[in-house]
Amino acid sequence: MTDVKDEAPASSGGSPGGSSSADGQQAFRSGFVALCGRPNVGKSTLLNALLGEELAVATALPQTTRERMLGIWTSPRFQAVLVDTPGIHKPKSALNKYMVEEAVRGARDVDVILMLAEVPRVPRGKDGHALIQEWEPGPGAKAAVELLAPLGKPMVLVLTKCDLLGERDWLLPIIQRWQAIHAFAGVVPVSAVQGRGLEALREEVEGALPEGPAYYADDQLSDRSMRWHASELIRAELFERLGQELPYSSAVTIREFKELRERDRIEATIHVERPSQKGIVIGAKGKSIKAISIGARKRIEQLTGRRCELFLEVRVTAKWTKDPRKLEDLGYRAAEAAPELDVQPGVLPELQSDPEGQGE
Ligand SMILES: Nc1nc2c(ncn2[C@@H]2O[C@H](COP(=O)(O)OP(=O)(O)OP(=O)(O)O)[C@@H](O)[C@H]2O)c(=O)[nH]1
Repeated sequence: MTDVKDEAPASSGGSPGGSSSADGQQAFRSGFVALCGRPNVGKSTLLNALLGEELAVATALPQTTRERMLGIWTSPRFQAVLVDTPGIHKPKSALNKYMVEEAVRGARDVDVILMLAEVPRVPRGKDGHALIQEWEPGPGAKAAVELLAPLGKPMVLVLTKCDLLGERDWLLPIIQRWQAIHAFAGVVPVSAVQGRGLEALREEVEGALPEGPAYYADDQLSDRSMRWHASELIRAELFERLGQELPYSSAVTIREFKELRERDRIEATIHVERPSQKGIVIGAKGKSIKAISIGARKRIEQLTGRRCELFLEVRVTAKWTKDPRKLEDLGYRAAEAAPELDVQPGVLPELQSDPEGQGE
């Protein structure tokens, strides 16, 4: 079985800030940090905010993160290898089972788990009065905590989207309700879109990491190739433009990625499940595919800092989300071939049935 630490290269042999404390300076720290939680709680947006780049696909649709990715966050005092995981939900298809297994695999060998949960929409009484005392974490969020707790890692609760919180003094009762279901090692309220709470989170993460040298070079931002990021950015554009129409039945593969002297040349295929979906992606007179291509190209250029030529084709790959062999063909390791979940029996079936991830 491989885990995130096995996949990391051996130490780069030093740290940007120096790992020695012999001179009285604080020792360098390094380690692995999993970002876990229900679909759509803001894991990818937070990872991008911490790293200052669009590395993880973040969209308004739940379950856009399909595979684990390592984001490498290096500061003069520490290196935190961030493991972005798919949202934890009750899986129905082979793809969804694969995604939940990816989430748990991503968290099993880290130094600290950041358990992300959105600030709640607090119910109001007939007179419009907020019923904050009656709120408690939903069954789906509780199940996610129950799934992760047996891994025995310190868990920090990160309350996301705090810009959407009605009143600041609701925070305390919200935190108390969460602490009642699990003894979190810390609680940090953040707003990734406003950049709030990130410094407090940085301190929490740094404090949780053991002393040790960096795993990756200090200018490396992710463990994935540009080829992989390119396919993710095309998928992000596709989801953002057409998400409501074909959210879970599209995938992107790269047929060719050539780094030429002046520019990158990328040929990619968008896979859908049905001919009708192919029509949606292409759009009337090719308008939709053209807009997707322009948007995706801009995202890729933003990340690489180089010019890019992007050629997209659309192909019908019937029932790919349901067939483990086809998943593998499209780059998602088949669920059957993946290691078994190391969680207590019976936990998964108790997860809330939440179609494709909405709500708690
Ligand atoms: N208002 C507000 N919205 C946010 C914040 N962070 C994320 N969002 C929005 O929440 C939605 C989901 O964000 P993602 O980062 O894709 O969430 P995720 O947990 O990675 O989602 P999955 O990969 O689908 O599990 C997007 O529409 C984001 O723009 C925040 O701090 N404030």
